[in-house]
Amino acid sequence: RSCSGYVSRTRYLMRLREDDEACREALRSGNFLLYHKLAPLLQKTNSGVYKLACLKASDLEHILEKVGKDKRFVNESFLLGCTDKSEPQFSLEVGDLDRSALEQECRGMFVDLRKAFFMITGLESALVAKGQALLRWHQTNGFCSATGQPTVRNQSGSFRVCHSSGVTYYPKMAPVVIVLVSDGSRCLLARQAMFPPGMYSALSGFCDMGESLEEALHREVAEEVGLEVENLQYSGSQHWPFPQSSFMLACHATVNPDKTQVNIDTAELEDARWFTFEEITEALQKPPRNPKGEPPVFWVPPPYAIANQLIQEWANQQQLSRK
Ligand SMILES: NC(=O)C1=CN([C@@H]2O[C@H](COP(=O)(O)OP(=O)(O)OC[C@H]3O[C@@H](n4cnc5c(N)ncnc54)[C@H](O)[C@@H]3O)[C@@H](O)[C@H]2O)C=CC1
Ligand SMILES: [Mg+2]
Repeated sequence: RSCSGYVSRTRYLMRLREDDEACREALRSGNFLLYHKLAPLLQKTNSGVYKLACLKASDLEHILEKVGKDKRFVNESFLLGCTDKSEPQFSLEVGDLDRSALEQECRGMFVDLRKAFFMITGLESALVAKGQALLRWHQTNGFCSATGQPTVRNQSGSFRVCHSSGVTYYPKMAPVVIVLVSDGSRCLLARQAMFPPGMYSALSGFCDMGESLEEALHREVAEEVGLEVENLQYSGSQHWPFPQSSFMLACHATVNPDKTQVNIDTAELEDARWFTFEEITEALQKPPRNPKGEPPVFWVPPPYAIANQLIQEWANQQQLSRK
């Protein structure tokens, strides 16, 4: 991406976040992601695959008119970002409108976000997750926690303010550490009882108040599997919309190969075990799937989850060291 293009888009978005009038103006040239009770709208393309629906302002107004809603309803959208061509992108919750009438007008369908993730591309999944997260935050922060009075949003939705207490609330994420532990030749994966059958993932946990990334990571591994890790290596981060907004901080870590005996916290985990390079490569080659009703063979989270990135990186590293 060209640097100046990126900087000018960033400055443009900054202005839209801060200037209510400019943001209202931008709604007119915006692209809109629709959600019905937080389920995003997908549309089937000519080639038969689903994509995230991005409606133009004029199309959205037309659709609202068809289902009997005033076009000023568009002002309830929240600013998400902008495309490479500086078209602003917004999310809008249409849960009060008739679902099937909307689906018909938009020639699409509202799909639960977890299911939608299996149907769309990686780039779209980050945007659709952000859109849902922002809607959810606004839906659950309508009142000031100090005074109980209603909070009022700015036009872009980058904050809400209580005029009675003067407190400004900003959208929140909860920091979560996720770590792939290796003993040099195997890696440790675990599953919670609520995971889909057969899926194992890297160890994860919410950061406690006041903790560093490193402290949270050491603590979570000790709590969940009774091991002491070393050689922490940062891999990357990701916003994760489930169950609410988590900010996933992903790392690699190692344990001493003589101290690999796991001692599972059964309240948290159903199982945790060491997987060989061969088992991992096989699991990575399986296509990402929505495994409802399928038999519980071992599989790993799909590419849109940062757990998959960690596992992939570990496998690549192993491959190199085996040559
Ligand atoms: N994107 C990815 O690749 C992955 C994402 N995750 C996400 O990481 C998150 C945390 O993982 P867990 O191992 O379940 O966490 P965890 O090991 O901290 O256990 C969850 C428990 O922590 C407590 N808790 C503390 N602070 C909390 C907060 N702010 N919100 C909710 N619960 C809180 C609750 O009692 C909850 O039952 C989950 O939301 C999960 O969806 C987990 C694995 C992979
Ligand atoms: Mg955990």
